[in-house]
Amino acid sequence: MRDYDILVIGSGPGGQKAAIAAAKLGRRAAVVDRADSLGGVSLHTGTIPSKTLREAVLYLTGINQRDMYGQSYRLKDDITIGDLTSRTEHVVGREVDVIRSQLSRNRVAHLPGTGRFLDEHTVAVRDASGQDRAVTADFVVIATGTRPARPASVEFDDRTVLDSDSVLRMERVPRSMVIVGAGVIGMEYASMFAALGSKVTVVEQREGMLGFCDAEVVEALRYHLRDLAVTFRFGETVAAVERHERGTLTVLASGKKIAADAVMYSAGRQGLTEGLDLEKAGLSADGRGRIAVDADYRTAVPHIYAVGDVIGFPALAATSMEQGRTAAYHAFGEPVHGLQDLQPIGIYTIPEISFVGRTEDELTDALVPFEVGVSRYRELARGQIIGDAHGMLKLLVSPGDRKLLGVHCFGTGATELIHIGHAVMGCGGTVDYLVDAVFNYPTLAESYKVAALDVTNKIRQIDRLGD
Ligand SMILES: Cc1cc2nc3c(=O)[nH]c(=O)nc-3n(C[C@H](O)[C@H](O)[C@H](O)COP(=O)(O)OP(=O)(O)OC[C@H]3O[C@@H](n4cnc5c(N)ncnc54)[C@H](O)[C@@H]3O)c2cc1C
Ligand SMILES: NC(=O)c1ccc[n+]([C@@H]2O[C@H](COP(=O)([O-])OP(=O)(O)OC[C@H]3O[C@@H](n4cnc5c(N)ncnc54)[C@H](O)[C@@H]3O)[C@@H](O)[C@H]2O)c1
Repeated sequence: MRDYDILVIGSGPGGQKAAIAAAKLGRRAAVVDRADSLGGVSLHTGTIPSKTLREAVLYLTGINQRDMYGQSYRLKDDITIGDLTSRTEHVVGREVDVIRSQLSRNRVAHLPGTGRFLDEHTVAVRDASGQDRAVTADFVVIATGTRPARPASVEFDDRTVLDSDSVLRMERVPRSMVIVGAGVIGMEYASMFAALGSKVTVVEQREGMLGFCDAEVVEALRYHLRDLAVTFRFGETVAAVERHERGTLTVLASGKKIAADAVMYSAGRQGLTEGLDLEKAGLSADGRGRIAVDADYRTAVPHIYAVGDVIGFPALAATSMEQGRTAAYHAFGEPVHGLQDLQPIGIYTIPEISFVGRTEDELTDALVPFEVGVSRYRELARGQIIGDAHGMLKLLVSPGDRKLLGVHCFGTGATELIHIGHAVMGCGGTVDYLVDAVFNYPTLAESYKVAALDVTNKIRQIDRLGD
């Protein structure tokens, strides 16, 4: 008999849920990770610290109150790194406790250390003192995640030339900052530093940012960030980053030079597979360290699964958790529905963005007719009360069967609000449900009713002309 029914390598969202799902099925489960990494990238350098930092920034800068109290409103004038990180440390500490307790009450063993394969059923766990212990299991789940990709040409000192890990250990709020890469990480940090008053320049090799989002929403975000003095350099690449005594100089391939206190790279991530000795289990990874899996998260070796960021897109904590649960259920023959096609996206820029379903551009390219209904927060009583004049919700509706094709939200609470549309879409509901439903008043959720009335008014008008 092997030591465990299932052994999970990595304790991020994917690994945790795989282990707990197996334990709930009565299986003997263990998770391997370094003691100081319990909770994964998500808890220590990714989702949780960045979202906590954002909350601290919103509170201390008072940026969301300025429409109400004037542009100079601030809760604290000289915001220090200590003001920001104390909140992060508090939340991370509490969350580590929660995870530890969830694992132990479900009788999931935590094996502290790093794992590597000895063969396809055996993993060597090396503890902090360098001691190896061989552990065997019927099933293995690889959930080792990613680390920030660092171009070899750039010398990172983690003080002035940073990535999204070391940015959390900065010594002071920079007066100016260059952000390389306008992906989700880059734009979330650009928003935070701009709100803190840093002069931010974003350099992105593509011609725009967040191309998978609604174009109108991205335009609105760009407008807001420009208002906070963010400069965008799209279609540009970084040729070199120089470190000088009094700051950094980012040299672009076009010849431009940008002086700043600090530079942060957020230009993609690399799968953490190099230390796993995958070949001993008959596996391999691609050039970006990612492992290929089938629809059930099985690798080329059927009893070894891989979940989370290490398998690539969509690389979210939200989806990693579901992949972990699904993989464990599949391993032990528990019926599982698989991940739904309808996945929400939440981007914690300032203001935040969230959507579910398709964009106007995608529908147009696919020749799918749609009508648009919009609600603006400034026309909602709740929008006026909280002082959010720019927020909006947009519904894309099929004029034929009146089903929702996409929901796009920008502004306060977008990442929460989206789940109303998500639920309606997931249950196959039509826009008429939103027209007929009574919403609490005054709420931002009322925006669904306003947008639903807007779109149904337009559809009626078209139908009447057609008649
Ligand atoms: C700055 C930032 C912000 C983000 N914000 C969001 C967000 O708002 N919402 C969202 O849904 N997602 C967000 N993400 C993405 C999210 O953090 C990841 O999708 C998620 O952490 C991936 O989970 P995972 O299960 O793959 O494991 P990870 O969280 O990547 O953790 C992997 C763990 O495996 C361990 N490990 C690696 N190798 C070994 C080994 N050989 N032996 C033992 N252990 C090993 C590591 O120590 C680590 O603890 C963000 C990411 C970043 C970087
Ligand atoms: N709210 C969220 O859900 C959330 C938040 C943060 C991160 N994440 C996830 O983390 C993952 C990684 O995010 P990311 O932003 O690092 O990666 P990314 O790959 O999404 O974006 C990197 C960006 O950098 C650009 N780039 C790459 N090299 C460049 C160069 N040399 N010069 C200029 N631009 C360059 C790319 O064109 C791209 O737009 C993503 O999968 C993301 O979904 C999710």
